[in-house]
Amino acid sequence: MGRFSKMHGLGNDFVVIDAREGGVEMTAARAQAIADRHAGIGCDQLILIGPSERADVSMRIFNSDGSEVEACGNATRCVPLFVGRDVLIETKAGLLDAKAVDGGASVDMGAPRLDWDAIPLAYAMDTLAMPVSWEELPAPAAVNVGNPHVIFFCDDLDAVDVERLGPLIETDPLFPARVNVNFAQIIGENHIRLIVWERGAGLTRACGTGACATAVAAVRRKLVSGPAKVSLPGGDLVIDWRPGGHIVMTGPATHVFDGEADWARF
Ligand SMILES: N[C@@H](CCC[C@H](N)C(=O)O)C(=O)O
Repeated sequence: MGRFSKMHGLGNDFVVIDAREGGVEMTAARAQAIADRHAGIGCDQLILIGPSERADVSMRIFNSDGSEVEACGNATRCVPLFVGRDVLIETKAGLLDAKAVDGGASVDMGAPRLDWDAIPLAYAMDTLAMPVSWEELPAPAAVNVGNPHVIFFCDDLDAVDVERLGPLIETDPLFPARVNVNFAQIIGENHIRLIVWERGAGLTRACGTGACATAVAAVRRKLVSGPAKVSLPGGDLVIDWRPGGHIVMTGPATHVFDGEADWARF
């Protein structure tokens, strides 16, 4: 039997497994089975906390479709709560410094990557005003914050058919690694409303890296000027980024319950 914790960041939910002293061997099929909301435990992402030679712990991230990915902002905020202290975390996206704050955590998410081949895109183009679009959507921006994001700044988010356009754009050949699709609207001074269709997980209540990527694109387009409040269906994050600097993400992290499972059954 193996122990796990159910946690979430703004309703983006995780099964977190402590693999610091060995434990479960994770495969795409096993991650998908555990994440299944009907036949498994259920989560948007499966998180494996392991040992690290470069940091306090390592973190591996699996989407609910079983794909292993580089970054997850909401899960990163859960790690100090899971480990019981501030931590330096080794991820595929680099080393992330996560500090507990009242009710959550503040994380240095590193510097965004903005070159077309770092997103990655299939061919060279300006990532701030991409000369492409889908149906009625405006020309998007692209930002890599460890994982790939495309961001559409819309006049009226309620008029966007997120569940139809999200998967269409996620799997467009323009994005060779697929992409997380962010639909944003500026709703006040330094205030962004955001809905995210996540690569490999679909519509979630919040996406931390999506909030980071969207705030970066908004600063680059001069739509915000300073720390931005990003309001997602599950709640709010504060994202602070200045050109040339690191992204700092601050927001809640919640521990829901602990459980035990026989990983061999998955
Ligand atoms: N929910 C996450 C992002 C998880 C990974 C993403 N779906 C991807 O495939 O890159 C977050 O809070 O950032």
